Amino acid sequence: MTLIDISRPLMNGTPTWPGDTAFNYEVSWSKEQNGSVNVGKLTMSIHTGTHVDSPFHFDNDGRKITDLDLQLYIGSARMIDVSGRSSVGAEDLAAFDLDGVTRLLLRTSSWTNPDEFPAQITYLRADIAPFLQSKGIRLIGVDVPSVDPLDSKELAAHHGLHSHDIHILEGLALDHVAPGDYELIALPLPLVEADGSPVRAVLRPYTT
Ligand SMILES: N[C@@H](CC(=O)c1ccccc1NC=O)C(=O)O
Ligand SMILES: [Zn+2]
Ligand SMILES: [Zn+2]
Repeated sequence: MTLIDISRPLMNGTPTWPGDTAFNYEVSWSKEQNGSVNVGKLTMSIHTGTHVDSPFHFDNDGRKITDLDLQLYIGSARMIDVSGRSSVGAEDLAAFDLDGVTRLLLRTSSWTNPDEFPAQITYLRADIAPFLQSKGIRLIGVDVPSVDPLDSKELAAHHGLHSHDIHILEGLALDHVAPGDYELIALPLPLVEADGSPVRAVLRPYTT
């Protein structure tokens, strides 16, 4: 059984949002100290690497991560290449066949150096949300840290997607994947009260 890992590695030095909590993993209680086991300690922002947002991230009254339907994060997904654009809206997607698609992954290839937080990314325009909803899409995944421009404070794409009942998966690694149909598995952790969760995202090719 082949699995394609589309998660970004989490390690000390992993890029994070400017001003946000740095990622840190360390053995805080070692085998030498306790005579038995190494015990790790993790500090990170939830919006590091490959992660899902819950609506509470951008709406104080929004649902938390454990309120979301897990079914959204597992099942058929289509990956399409939309690279070479500064933004992606309904017009850019019109040429693609999206019939029957529930989960759509967009490869923008705009996060060019994975070792650094990007200065600029391909973002989603607000008109994408009603368009995706009209196609029956419930989850959108991107290969960048945000669906909005990095300097956006109003977060039009986040709010628009949320109000059209479309869930957000960010920070995927898609450069090594061929566009097409796969089974996506990207389950959030049961972080009660949280504004999102890191995920291990994988694609399973359909074998015929
Ligand atoms: N909306 C982005 C995160 C984001 O905007 C952000 C994450 C951490 C620290 C600051 C952030 N935005 C600040 O304006 C995301 O969903 O990952
Ligand atoms: Zn996020
Ligand atoms: Zn987000």
